[in-house]
Amino acid sequence: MVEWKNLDTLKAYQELKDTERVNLAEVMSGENGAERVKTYSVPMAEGMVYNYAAKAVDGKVLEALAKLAKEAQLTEKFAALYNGEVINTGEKRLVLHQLTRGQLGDAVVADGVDKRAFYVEQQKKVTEFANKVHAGEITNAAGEKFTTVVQIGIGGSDLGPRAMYLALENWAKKHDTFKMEAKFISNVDPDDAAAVLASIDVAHSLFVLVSKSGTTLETLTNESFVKDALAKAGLDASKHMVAVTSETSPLAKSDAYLAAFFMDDYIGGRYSSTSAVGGAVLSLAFGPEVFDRFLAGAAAEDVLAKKENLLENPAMLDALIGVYERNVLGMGCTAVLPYSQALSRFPAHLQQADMESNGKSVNRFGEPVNYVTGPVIFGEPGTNGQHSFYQLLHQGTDIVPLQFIGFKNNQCGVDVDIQDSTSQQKLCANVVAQMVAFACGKEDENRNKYFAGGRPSSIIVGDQLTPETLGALLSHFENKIMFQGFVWNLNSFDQEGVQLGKVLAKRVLAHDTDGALKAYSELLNI
Ligand SMILES: O=P(O)(O)OC[C@H]1O[C@H](O)[C@H](O)[C@@H](O)[C@@H]1O
Repeated sequence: MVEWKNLDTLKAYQELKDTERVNLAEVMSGENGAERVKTYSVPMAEGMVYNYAAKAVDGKVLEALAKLAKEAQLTEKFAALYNGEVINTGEKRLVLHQLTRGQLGDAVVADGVDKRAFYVEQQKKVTEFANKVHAGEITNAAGEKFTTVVQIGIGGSDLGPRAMYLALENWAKKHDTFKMEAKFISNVDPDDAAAVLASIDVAHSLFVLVSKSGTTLETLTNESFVKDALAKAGLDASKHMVAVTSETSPLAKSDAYLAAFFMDDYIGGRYSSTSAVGGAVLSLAFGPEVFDRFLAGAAAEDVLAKKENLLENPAMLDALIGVYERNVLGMGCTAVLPYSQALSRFPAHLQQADMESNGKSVNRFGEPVNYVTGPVIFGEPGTNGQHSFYQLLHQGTDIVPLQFIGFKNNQCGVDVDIQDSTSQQKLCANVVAQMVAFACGKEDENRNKYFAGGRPSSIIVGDQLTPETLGALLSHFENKIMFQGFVWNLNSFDQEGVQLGKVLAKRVLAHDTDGALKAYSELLNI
């Protein structure tokens, strides 16, 4: 039996707070630093590693973190989750996104259905549909092939799939598996849909309407926007649109779509990239085999998250170091910095995944907690970020823990040698330089040029960003967020904090306003 306890009631948390702080600049200098880089490393799936040499931890801190992981029963709680307990207490739901890519424990039967079999069946339906589209068996009314896929969705029905698409676009082109260009419409700003529609040939476009609830205002508005454009072009919208939703949503039984693929209430939107939500657009864009390889990478990483030994479980270790930084060292933000242009939207996806999951002030029983929880997440790909906000990261008054991601090889296989190094080497040299600069700093008599160092970072390193490594990367962060939620005793799987704004927006549109709501409405001419 697992016991759900607040962090500040755990003995190991007290011990962690009493553990001597590590002087990062000192331990990372000289041969000691070299030794840490070689040893403070955990294998991930698909040949990747999680390296935490530049984190402010040592043997004693790691020991305290291992005790905390044990006392917080992280392994047992993960098992409870994948074996189908009601982990989402707020909404009284199971949490099953890992089942979209593998069976980690017992069969989970809910609503009379084996859930793993259900997700596999949905992906099989997506596969058959995508194969028919690629083969020209499902076409537009004129019998011509669809060339473009446009996803309409927002939040979890946009960010993950979009980030994954961008991550694999160049890889698929290089490996001759690029089938259809994908575009995304998410914002209710009419300029978003208008710009996408202006950039495509609607007659050869297939629209994937994605909404788990089937009630999201932005998505339904954009659906109408697109249907309007199709009608104006003399096209039958029902021959150009598929839906991805939950079986209980208002969209599920509509005949307004060519096909419908299902996820369910046990998969949170922000955890839905490996369900039909990501499956439809990614299978259409790159072929179902590529999506299968992405799932295989995620499944392999999920298996590592079951490991009890903290030092062999990269997601759990990353999570606990994050808790140490947040709750003991008092750091409030985390930057995600992929040195990979293909991961340009990955930080945006993690913003939702992390901040919507762990941005909570009450525990899983609805009681206020007396400690800080989820950090603010932001990020941009390197080296671009270096030329914008790294100034604050190096010399600002706040210390921001950094999560670097880097690959030894690029995806396109095109490079040049300029001034004795390739662009890929320059990219990798920069991430190496940054990590050491952040950790070790630099003495200077001129305080303006002085770097204190002691700014912690970790790095995930892979050979190349492929479908498998991308899947593993996604799983790593999903599981990290889950473990942190367990430590903080939160329900990481609901998002009540987004409701109030929606309710007030409806009132504004209905002109049912007073006070500041009315005054702001006038300011914006609504
Ligand atoms: O997929 P949908 O039901 O349309 O939801 C789309 C998004 O909107 C909501 O407001 C939630 O904050 C997100 O978690 C969700 O991913």
